[in-house]
Amino acid sequence: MRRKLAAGNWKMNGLRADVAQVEALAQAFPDPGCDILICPPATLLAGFVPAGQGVVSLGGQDCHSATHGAHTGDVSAPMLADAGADYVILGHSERRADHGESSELVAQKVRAAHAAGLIAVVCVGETLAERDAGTTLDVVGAQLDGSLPDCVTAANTVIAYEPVWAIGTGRIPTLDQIAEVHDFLRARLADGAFAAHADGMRLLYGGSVKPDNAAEIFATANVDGALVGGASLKAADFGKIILALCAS
Ligand SMILES: O=C(CO)COP(=O)(O)O
Repeated sequence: MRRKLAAGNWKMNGLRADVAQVEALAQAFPDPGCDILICPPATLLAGFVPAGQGVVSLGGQDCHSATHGAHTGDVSAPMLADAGADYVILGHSERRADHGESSELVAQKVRAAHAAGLIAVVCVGETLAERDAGTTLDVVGAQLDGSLPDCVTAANTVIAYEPVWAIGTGRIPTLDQIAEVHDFLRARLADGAFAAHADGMRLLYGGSVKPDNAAEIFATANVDGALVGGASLKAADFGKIILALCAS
């Protein structure tokens, strides 16, 4: 049985005062039936950990593949762990696009995350041009294969399917399209080097998940939770998504 995960990616949003959102979530869900994760900017991690009260886990949004060294502006996986993070998002499409991250680099980062004891949330997803060209499964399959090093297990890795064209746009794939990709990802895992972990690996959907569409997305086969951007910034909205997930 896969434990469901509601993950919030705050991206480059949030200040210390927003700890109130984490406190509100922890108070609203003292004994949640699913895992709750907030990934704020790295500057906020250490301050948010106590507010999570052990029920809201914290995660980073990226890490370097090295443990330390001359990499100005970067944050390492051991640093995230030291700040109290349990997870780190890797290979988000905004990193792949804005920072030119290849799947090969993402795989190195996943390895670094695992070495630091972090759970990696590895993102894959096609652009609109790729979907229109009919290459969605080729694209996400190649990203999946290339982004997972051999240390991946169901316990230390979560996969997030995030169609680039659904992120921040209010546009979501049909439920059939979500199911097609999630079924494909699980089958791809089952076929390859991670066969022993395919059944236990959590697959999240991300891209314009909101309180009013969460329930139907969570009812879709092979969807084990969500990676939520904009709607995770306010506890009131994210709480409704968590409720929908716990009820699914
Ligand atoms: O990119 C996302 C989460 O990582 C999704 O963002 P939105 O929920 O704002 O579309």
